[in-house]
Amino acid sequence: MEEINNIEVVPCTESDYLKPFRVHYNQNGTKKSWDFMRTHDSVSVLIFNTTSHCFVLVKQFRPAVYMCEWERTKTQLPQSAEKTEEGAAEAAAPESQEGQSASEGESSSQWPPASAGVTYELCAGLVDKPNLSLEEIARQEVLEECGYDVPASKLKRITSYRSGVGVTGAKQTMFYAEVSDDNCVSAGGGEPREGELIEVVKVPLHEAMTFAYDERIPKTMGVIFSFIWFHNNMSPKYKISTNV
Ligand SMILES: Nc1nc(=O)c2ncn([C@@H]3O[C@H](COP(=O)(O)OP(=O)(O)O[C@H]4O[C@H](CO)[C@@H](O)[C@H](O)[C@H]4O)[C@@H](O)[C@H]3O)c2[nH]1
Ligand SMILES: [Mg+2]
Repeated sequence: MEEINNIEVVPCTESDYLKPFRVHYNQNGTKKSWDFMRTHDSVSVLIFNTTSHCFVLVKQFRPAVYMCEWERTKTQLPQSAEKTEEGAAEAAAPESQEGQSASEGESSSQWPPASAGVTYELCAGLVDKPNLSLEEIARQEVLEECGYDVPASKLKRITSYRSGVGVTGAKQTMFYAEVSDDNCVSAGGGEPREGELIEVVKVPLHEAMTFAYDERIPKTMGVIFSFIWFHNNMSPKYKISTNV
C-alpha cells in the first residue's frame, strides 16, 4: 500500500495544471463576480474485459482527496484538540506537522492513513495534446494506465458532460472500450516518468452495481455513471442479472 510522508502544504502561485481567476460580470443588471479555475478538459474510458467479464478500473492516491479527508477529520477533533499554538487550525496546521507519516498501519492522530486519499476511477487523462483526437488520447491512456492495446476506432463515445461546474467547468468525454486478454500487452500502471503510480483493478460484472453504490468504496462519479450506462445498454448482450 501507499506510504505518504513529509507532507507540506504551500500556496500554489503558478501551475501547469490549473490557473485561478476571478471574473466580474453583470447578470440581468446585477453586478456579480465568480472565482474559478482554468484546467484541461479530459477523457475517461469504461473498459470491459470480455474474457474475464470484468470492468478494468484504476486506483491511485489523489492528494486533493487526501487533503479533503484531512480537513474533515480535523474538524471532527474535539474542540480543545483543534486549537493550535497559533490559535488557528487553518493552513498553518499542515506545515506544523511536516515530517509526520501517513503510512498504513502507523497510528497518526494528525494525518489520516494514506488509504484515505486512494480512489477507484475510470482510466482517464487530460486533453493536453492539441494535435491528437479525443479517441487517440483515450487510446493512449488505456495503454499507459491499464496495459491494453486497442485501436482508437474501437472506442465508442458514450457522452460528454461538465465536471466541476462551480470551479472549473471543464468538459469530460467518456468512452467505452471492449478489450480481451489478447489485447493485454503490459501491466499498465501509468507513466513512471510523469510520476504516475497506478494500480489496475478488476471489478467482476456481477458485482458492479453493488460496487457502484457502496459508499465505503471511494470512487468518482464516472465509475457510478458508466456502470449504470453499461447496465442499461449492454446488459442484454452479456446476459447479466444484477441486484439493482
Ligand atoms: N492535476 C495535477 N496536478 C499536479 O500538480 C500534477 N503534477 C503532475 N501531474 C501529472 O499530470 C498527469 C495527469 O494524469 P492524467 O492525464 O492521467 O489525468 P488524471 O490525473 O488521471 O485526471 C483525469 O481523471 C480524473 C478522474 O477521473 C478526472 O477527475 C480528471 O478530470 C481527468 O483529467 C500525470 O502525469 C500527473 O503526474 C499533475 N496533475
Ligand atoms: Mg489518469
